[in-house]
Amino acid sequence: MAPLPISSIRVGKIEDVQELIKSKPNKVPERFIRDANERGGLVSLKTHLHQPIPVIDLSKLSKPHTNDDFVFEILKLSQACEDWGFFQVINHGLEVDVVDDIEKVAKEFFEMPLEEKQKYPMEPGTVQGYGQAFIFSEDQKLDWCNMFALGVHPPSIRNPKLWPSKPARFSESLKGYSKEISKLCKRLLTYIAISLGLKKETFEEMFGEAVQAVRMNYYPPCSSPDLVLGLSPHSDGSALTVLQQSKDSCVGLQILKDNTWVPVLPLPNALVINIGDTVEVLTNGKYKSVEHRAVTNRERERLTIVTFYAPNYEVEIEPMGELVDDETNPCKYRSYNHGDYSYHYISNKLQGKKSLDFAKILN
Ligand SMILES: COC(=O)C(/C=C/C1=C(C)CCCC1(C)C)=C/O[C@H]1C=C(C)C(=O)O1
Ligand SMILES: O=C(O)CCC(=O)C(=O)O
Ligand SMILES: [Fe+2]
Repeated sequence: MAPLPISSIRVGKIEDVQELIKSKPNKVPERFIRDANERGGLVSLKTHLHQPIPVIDLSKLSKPHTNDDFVFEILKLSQACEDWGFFQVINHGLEVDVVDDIEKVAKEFFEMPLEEKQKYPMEPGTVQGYGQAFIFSEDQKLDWCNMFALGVHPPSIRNPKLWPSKPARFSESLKGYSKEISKLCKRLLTYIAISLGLKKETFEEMFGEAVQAVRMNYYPPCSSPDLVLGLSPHSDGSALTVLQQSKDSCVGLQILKDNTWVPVLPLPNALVINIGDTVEVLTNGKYKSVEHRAVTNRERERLTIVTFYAPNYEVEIEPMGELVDDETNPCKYRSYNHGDYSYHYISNKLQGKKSLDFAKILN
């Protein structure tokens, strides 16, 4: 994936939100204030309470494929991917230490002085390092969030200058965590293949050496949460995304369902999984890459650790033959190279599901 021509991008001053609240705790600068149509929106706690986002118990999927628990959980997974594009997984098998440790080092990273974090700057037009990604103009609104993102796998996508020397355990912890998340993604993709009636190795064989990137999002409290967004609405360009919320995290993630923003209530020891654009294309739209965003809280900070898992940049993506039928379910997306899609994705601001227009076949 070629780098963007960054010299022409003027983004203006991007204030660091953690520093902002230290110096002026009650002030929200103009650049963070969203237009009325972008703010809050309809939030339906009622929808959530009556029909919460599905919870998949992975221990049931370790049982023999003929077991009723396995069959029922696969059906639940299939419904979740079709109707929500999101689900939470419990009993996922990740070691508690691995999960706790990444949260600890991520917290320590964001707590470091600004000068230390700025040793790893996210340059305009890039998505790795500390700062705000997807900002392309001086008048673009900013998210109430500090981010630190790194390409992790394959090692060729790493920028070693951006891997921090402090906290001392950061790199080791991130590598250990990413290995475990990679195993989880491979496992989830086998279940997703089974749920689609495909051979279980389908995605692993297709993806080759998968691309894996991590983004740590730190949302400080905001005195006017109704005026800002923690993270702009978007869908993920990945195949799968795994989101870990810090322990006793407040609600922050919202997903767009039937034109209503539905909050995702954090469950202890669960991970939130969402279908990315790549699986939407591969399944010809059967499994949905759903638009989501993050909101902030007046009193509480929030930290999330997000892994994007995607095919190798060399891989050609197109709807799988098994999910296309010329008569009843015509092909909705053209074929493209995933590296080209990644380039397209990071060259545009986050704007709902707009990135996928890249591949849509318009009638
Ligand atoms: C909101 O999305 C992202 O920040 C993001 C960025 C991912 C990346 C890095 C941090 C470094 C390596 C490149 C890569 C683009 C993967 C989302 O990732 C999605 C978007 C695409 C495309 C993808 O494959 O994952
Ligand atoms: O922090 C969250 O709740 C959402 C993060 C997210 O959607 C992302 O990083 O792509
Ligand atoms: Fe996301």
